[in-house]
Amino acid sequence: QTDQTSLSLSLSLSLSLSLSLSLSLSLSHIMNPDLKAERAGASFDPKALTPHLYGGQARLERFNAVRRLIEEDPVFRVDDYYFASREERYTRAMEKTSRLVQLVKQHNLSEEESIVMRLCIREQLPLGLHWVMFIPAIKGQGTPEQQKKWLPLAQSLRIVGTYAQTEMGHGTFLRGLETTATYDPATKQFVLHMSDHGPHAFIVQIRDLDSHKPLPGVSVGDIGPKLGYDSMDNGFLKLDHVRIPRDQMLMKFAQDPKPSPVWIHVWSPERPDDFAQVSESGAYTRPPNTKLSYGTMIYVRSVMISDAARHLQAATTIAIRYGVVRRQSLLEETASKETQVLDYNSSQQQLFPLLGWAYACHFAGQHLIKMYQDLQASLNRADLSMLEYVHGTTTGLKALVTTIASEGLETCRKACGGHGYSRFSGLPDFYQDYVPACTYEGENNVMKLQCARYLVKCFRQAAKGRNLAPEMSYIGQATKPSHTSKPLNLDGPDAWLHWKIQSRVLEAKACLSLAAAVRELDRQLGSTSKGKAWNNAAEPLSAAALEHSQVVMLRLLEGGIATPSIADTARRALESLRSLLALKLIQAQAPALQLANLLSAMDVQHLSTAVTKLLAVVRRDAVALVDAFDLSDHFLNSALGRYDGQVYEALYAAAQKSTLNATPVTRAVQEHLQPLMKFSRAMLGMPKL
Ligand SMILES: CCCCCCCCCCCCCCCCCC(=O)SCCNC(=O)CCNC(=O)[C@H](O)C(C)(C)COP(=O)(O)OP(=O)(O)OC[C@H]1O[C@@H](n2cnc3c(N)ncnc32)[C@H](O)[C@@H]1OP(=O)(O)O
Ligand SMILES: Cc1cc2nc3c(=O)[nH]c(=O)nc-3n(C[C@H](O)[C@H](O)[C@H](O)COP(=O)(O)OP(=O)(O)OC[C@H]3O[C@@H](n4cnc5c(N)ncnc54)[C@H](O)[C@@H]3O)c2cc1C
Repeated sequence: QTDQTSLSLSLSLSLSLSLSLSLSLSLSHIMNPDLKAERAGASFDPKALTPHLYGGQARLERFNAVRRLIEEDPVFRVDDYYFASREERYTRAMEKTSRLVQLVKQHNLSEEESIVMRLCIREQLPLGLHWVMFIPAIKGQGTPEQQKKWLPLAQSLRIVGTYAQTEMGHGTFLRGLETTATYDPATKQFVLHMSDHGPHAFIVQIRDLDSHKPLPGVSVGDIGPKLGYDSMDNGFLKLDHVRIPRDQMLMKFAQDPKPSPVWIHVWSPERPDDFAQVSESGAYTRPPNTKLSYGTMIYVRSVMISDAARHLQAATTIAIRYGVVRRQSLLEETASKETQVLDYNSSQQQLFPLLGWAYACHFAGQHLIKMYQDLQASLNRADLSMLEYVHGTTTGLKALVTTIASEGLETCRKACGGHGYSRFSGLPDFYQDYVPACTYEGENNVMKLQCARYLVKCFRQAAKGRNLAPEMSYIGQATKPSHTSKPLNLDGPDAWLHWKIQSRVLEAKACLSLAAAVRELDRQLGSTSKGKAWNNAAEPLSAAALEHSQVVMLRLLEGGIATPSIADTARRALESLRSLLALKLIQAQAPALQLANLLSAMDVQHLSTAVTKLLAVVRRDAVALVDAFDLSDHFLNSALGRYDGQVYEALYAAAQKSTLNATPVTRAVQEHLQPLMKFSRAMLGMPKL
């Protein structure tokens, strides 16, 4: 009660705003003066950078057209978002999904445009997994015959699918899965209930096509409330001797050197005589690599880098815009105005590297989607040579960026002070819906160790003098003795601004970590089993994986910035951001780098000066750099991150919609507090106020 009173007293309320129904109401005609000044003072025009981020002007215009379809349609309104119960959120999300599909058909949108549409909706859609995993699994794992049968059904939503791999007892350890598929040659069916040939993918019908009721032998339902993901009905599934036809085992990658007429044919243009895994008589043949059935997970890990970008872009947009609108305390007692919170060094140290990561994830996300497409193309040629590299890279990047993004969302929330804790800031919801990304699609500790396995292999190959993939060749340094290294001895802070210096030091540090991890692993291997040695060396191995992944991400950021189509002014702003991110990473490792004689004390001093200078440079363009993401108020659904900066009015207007404000005295007070107070007064007398 007290808090509500003080809130209403401290606000100067504009009447038009108090009628607002949505946090995304456009009020650009009354732009906050601080935000206006920031935009006027930037060194580049964000409108010149935005098309580059969206793949060119034409694609940006298509994106905007598709976005308008969503934002102008009442089904996608967001005014009820923060007040809905879980069931309402789920129901609304299903309504949005259905409308989305109608709009795609009505406007004859391409697959790319329908993905764009999904990205514009501020909600996790219950059919998300159908598009992100079920359809990609059929494409990636199904034979041409299977694709021909299932893809049209799935793409037209005559069937909807999920990806039910994790069990109650096993998520990480796929070889430990207990669900089994036993082939019955008499009926030519699999009985899903037992096989010891490792994980394989099957299409299993679980509900009746008309009634949507579970089929016999199937128990299925919602797992109940979670930390977030309220709009999703993540489910449990139990299969009791469920029978499916033999050709519902996805068999694209299966081969048999000795074909026989009863084997299911597997297509491959170069190797047309390759044949599949389970014959009609029940004989089993291994695929050329047992991990090929994990391909859908590689795909999702790749698109998750773009998803991290989207979340970091949203969070930094909110925190940076709010950081210039919010004024708090006096930096100097004589100042005429309170300080913008973004001028505090501690705010900049936290937020600007995250802005750098938002751009890094953006460029890396584009690269990884292309990398996955290249992998698919090579697998279709029966060429497995890319598999190990892509698995090693995606596992490391998945672990690194989902950690940065989820911790970053929380950092942005804290950077917004008390109002950041309000759900109207948008940040708590972005956080709770994003944070499971650290767990799903491979728990991050496990993913770091998978990446480390690949790095150790690369290290051992380099030590034997073998050539590595060009992207990995820098690891050769790790095998050289470190006592010969000399410090950089840079001649001033500005020398730190060169990408070549930054990448050299980041790579050197990653090599130091990898060499240390291999030393520890080898020491352990000398006295214990392989499994225990890897377990005991987990910490240095994980550190090596993260530092390698940082190198990869920074390279991809640099590659994205170096594209000729970016205007010079914007490129310079992005280069400063990249330098700041790289130097902050190096600064965090400075003691180890000095110890290894890679940096002198003077290098470290210059580094600190360079960081301070860069904070000021990035500060000038911070708003322009987030404006360039061009995230709409509708998508952000944030009182603090609005384009017009009218944050207090939006917060107040949103608070009015709280159901606790529907009556001047709440039901809880009437039913419980008032009788209690009445009783106290009856016992002790009416207070004199
Ligand atoms: C463009 C579109 C844009 C759309 C945008 C929309 C935005 C999208 C946002 C994304 C939302 C996504 C929602 C997803 C929801 C969650 C879904 C799930 O969690 S689903 C559930 C997800 N569940 C998980 O992710 C489970 C995680 N667990 C696993 O992946 C595995 O069990 C394991 C990897 C940990 C071990 O596996 P195990 O069988 O025990 O293997 P061993 O240890 O014995 O290693 C043997 C060797 O194999 C190697 N190798 C391994 N994998 C691969 C691979 N893929 N390949 C190649 N190699 C691989 C390994 O390195 C080793 O090599 P070596 O050293 O011997 O040479
Ligand atoms: C929101 C959400 C949605 C999901 N959606 C799906 C879905 O659609 N389909 C699906 O199949 N699954 C789904 N999952 C499940 C998800 O993929 C698993 O939770 C994930 O793979 C982790 O497995 P686990 O839960 O068994 O964790 P565990 O493996 O039990 O992990 C517990 C702890 O043990 C550690 N650990 C385990 N193994 C190792 C190891 N080898 N080395 C070191 N540490 C280890 C982990 O680091 C972790 O700290 C979803 C999960 C969430 C949270």
